[in-house]
Amino acid sequence: MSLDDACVSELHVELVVHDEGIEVRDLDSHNGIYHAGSRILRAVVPRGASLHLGESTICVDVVEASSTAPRPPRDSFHALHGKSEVMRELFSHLERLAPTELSVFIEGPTGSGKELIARALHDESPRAKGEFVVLDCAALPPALAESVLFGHAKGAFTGASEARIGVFERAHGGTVFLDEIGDLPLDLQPKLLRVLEQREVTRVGEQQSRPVSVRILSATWRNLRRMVNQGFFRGDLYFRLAQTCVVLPSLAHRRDDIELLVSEFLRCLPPEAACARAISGEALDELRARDFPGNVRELKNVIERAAYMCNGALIRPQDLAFDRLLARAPRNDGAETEIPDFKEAKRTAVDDFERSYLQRLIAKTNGNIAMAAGLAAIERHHLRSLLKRHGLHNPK
Ligand SMILES: Nc1ncnc2c1ncn2[C@@H]1O[C@H](COP(=O)(O)OP(=O)(O)OP(=O)(O)O)[C@@H](O)[C@H]1O
Repeated sequence: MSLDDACVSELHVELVVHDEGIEVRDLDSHNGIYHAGSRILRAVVPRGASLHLGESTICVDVVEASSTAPRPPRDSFHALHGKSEVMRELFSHLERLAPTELSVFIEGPTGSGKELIARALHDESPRAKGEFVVLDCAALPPALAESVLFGHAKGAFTGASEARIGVFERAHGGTVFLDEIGDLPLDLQPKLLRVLEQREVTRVGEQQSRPVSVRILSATWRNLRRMVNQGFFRGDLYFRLAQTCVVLPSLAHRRDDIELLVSEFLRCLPPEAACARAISGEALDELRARDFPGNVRELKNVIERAAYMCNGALIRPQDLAFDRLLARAPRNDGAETEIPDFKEAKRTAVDDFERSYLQRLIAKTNGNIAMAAGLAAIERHHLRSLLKRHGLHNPK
């Protein structure tokens, strides 16, 4: 606290709170401290006491620590928004978790915000100045997986013309987010466990290990506990990764978030873009009735598409049906039909085709990606990214 009083020294008094009252210490001030008519150098005064310093009088008291008062619920945590009870609880949980070093395992269906949580935990942690490195374990090329994780020495294998660091060394001082951890090959699991326990990595082709300081966050849409029971995932690694768990429900289980999410998505559209900035109550009702298998990602796509494609500044229910426009029977009642922009209409038709093809493919193969990729004659990683784009990569 500073006083605008020429008779008060630069560092005049020190106050320390005790159970019995407030201890007042004179810091060798020029004009001294007076209480109840007497000069004091060091004394304990009761709460609410008046002190005279120079020409000023101050009242010293203790404000109860605000941490004891319940905090108002928050509707956001970094880029995450939500006002449903479950999300508000999650946000205050994340607030407590962020500054710790605990490994956090994030469970939730596709598009529900797992990566956003990981990024927010990193940004709110003391490691925020370090790197946030994302590793998609489902996209690891089998032959190079170990080198991607731990790095390799020059000449460690054919094609290793240069030494390379892996994700752990890259994230030294920061955070590694292991996405789709359920897809980590079994043979790599003990090696990962060793890194997490010993906090050091050994590059492929080297003997000596290097210390690394990283916080580990991981996520999957799979049921990892079931995978542990079935022997597809090591129990010891699971417990090391899941020092604490965060569970994200699907959007269908937190419909109270939809309105807030929609207004956030509209608010974040580029300011110079000519598009809708608001949504009608009826359109919102229609959204609240939908299932959204692709969760928040799907809602975001729907809103962005409707905002750009609708005529006017307000999204109405008919604008949400745009993706079904081409599939409708042609109207013959003479009413004027709107002709969408050719490129956009073509993209929508391709989207519709892809989605229905993938749905049939996944139903036919019972969600088996390898079999589905074989049947469709496309690469597995391509199929995975198509499924992800359509919010279908969690078919069970
Ligand atoms: N609570 C939220 N608030 C705002 N945007 C969100 C929220 N949850 C998700 N999103 C948005 O939805 C999209 C998908 O989020 P994210 O990538 O974090 O999901 P995910 O669960 O990691 O998906 P996947 O399992 O498919 O990798 C992103 O565009 C993200 O910004």
